[in-house]
Order: sequence, then structure tokens, then C-alpha cells
Amino acid sequence: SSHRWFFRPDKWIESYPVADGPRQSPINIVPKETQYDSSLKALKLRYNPSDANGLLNNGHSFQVDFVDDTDSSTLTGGPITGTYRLRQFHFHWGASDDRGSEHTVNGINFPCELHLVHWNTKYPSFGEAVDKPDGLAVVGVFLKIGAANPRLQKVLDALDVVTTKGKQTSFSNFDPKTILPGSLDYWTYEGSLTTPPLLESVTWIVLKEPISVSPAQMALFRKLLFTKEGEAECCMVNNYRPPQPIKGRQVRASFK
Ligand SMILES: CCc1cc2c(cc1OS(N)(=O)=O)CC[C@@H]1[C@@H]2CC[C@]2(C)[C@@H](O)CC[C@@H]12
Ligand SMILES: [Zn+2]
Repeated sequence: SSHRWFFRPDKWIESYPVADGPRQSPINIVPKETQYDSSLKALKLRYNPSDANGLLNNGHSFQVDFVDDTDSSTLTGGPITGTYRLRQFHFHWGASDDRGSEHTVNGINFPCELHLVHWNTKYPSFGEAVDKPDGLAVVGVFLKIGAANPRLQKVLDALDVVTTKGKQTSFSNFDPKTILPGSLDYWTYEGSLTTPPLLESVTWIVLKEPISVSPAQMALFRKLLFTKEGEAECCMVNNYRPPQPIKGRQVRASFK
């Protein structure tokens, strides 16, 4: 159907040879093949709600941006060294509840996946960090169908004014910690951006525990469009890349 030609991961190799590089994302996580690493620290996420600064339909997802000119919203601990600053968060989702996540667990797809994007402050800016092997750290959170999640509602209620590509709206006073699950147990591996330019600069930190989302809430994601105002409408769904070859990488677990 129409959105198929909008998001064509199988075509990316033509313009981005790194698409079949050694550390591409996402991957299928097989818990039995992960290795518990007792040296992994607990994730330390300290976010300042007043850093939330707008919500944008960027044509491949929607993102909530954060002011990142100070260390007021940071990720430390976990598998990373140093301090990474929160830049934005965004989601990937499917046309139906049986797919939409980028990472899978034992081959199981979730209907949606949240990415909280952080950049390494050893570099002067996000733009400088985005192509360095230790430049980014993205926390991935699975969403599974269940009860409506009140913590998501403020984000979802803002979507009706950013339906088309390029639309943005004010969005402030939001603490992303409120949409995280109770447990911060995680799997971690070295990977990449999951959309072009597919830069191999991401330390992935995928939480084991999903958060809930209701079918009605998922329907709100699916009202967004890939297309600009005035263009023939193409609904923003299936904006996920399927799992990529593990190519010998080790996936470590922070928990037994
Ligand atoms: C990690 C979150 C992120 C950042 C970017 C993309 C995609 C991203 O999501 S993901 N799913 O975490 O990999 C695709 C567009 C990229 C952007 C990083 C910055 C750029 C590379 C710009 O310089 C030009 C294109 C941009
Ligand atoms: Zn993403």
C-alpha cells in the first residue's frame, strides 16, 4: 500500500552503503544469547521537565526536542562513561498492533518503540557527536498493547496540530522519566541510527520492561502523515527498520 514506498529500508543501501555495515541497528534480541555483565552500572536518568522545548513532525516520526546547552537533562551510568545530554525523544510504530517496534525480542514485534536520544558531552554539540563511534546513547522502550497509558496522553494530545511533515508546536514542562517503566533493567550493544544516514554512532540501551499503550492511543500515532500539507496524503505508519544482522556483536544484560 501507499506508505510502503515512503519508508523503504530495502532501498537505503543504494545511497547509504553503511546500511550493511558491521554495527547496524535495530537487532533481534535473544535473551538466552545475551551475557549478564556485573560491571554494568545502573542507568542514571536525570531530566529537567523545563528543558522540553517543542514537538515536531519531521516527516519520518515526530520528536519532542529538549534544550541541551547545559547538563540539566542527562544520562550517566549504565554502559556509558561520562555524561550524555538528552536531545530529543521520538517513536516508531506500525499500521497495526502486530508490528511497529524496531528491536524485537525472540522475534516478537511490539506495536511501538520509544527512543530517548542522548549525545556525549565529550563533543561540543549533538551535530559533532552524531558521527562518532561513542557519540550517541539511545534508550529504547517497548510499548505493548494494554491499558491506556495516562503518562503518554500529554504527548499524544499534541499530535493533532502536527499532522503534516514540518509542522511543529510548543511543548514544555514534560519529564520523560514519567513514561519509563518501573524497572530500568536493560540490554546494551553497539549499533547505529535506524534511519539514513544510518551512522554507526549509537550505544543502544534497550529496556527489558515495556510500558503500556491502548489501541485507541495507537490510533492517534497513526493519524500522523509522512506528507506535507497540500500533498497527497500518506499516513505515517510502519516507520520502523527491521532487525539487521548481529555480525558477531555481543549483547550484554544489566540483569540476571
Ligand atoms: C539518534 C536519533 C536520530 C537522529 C537522526 C536520525 C534518526 C534518529 O533516530 S534513531 N531511530 O534513533 O536512529 C535520522 C536523521 C539524522 C538524525 C541525526 C542528525 C542528522 C545526521 C543530521 O545531521 C542530518 C540527518 C540527521
Ligand atoms: Zn528511533
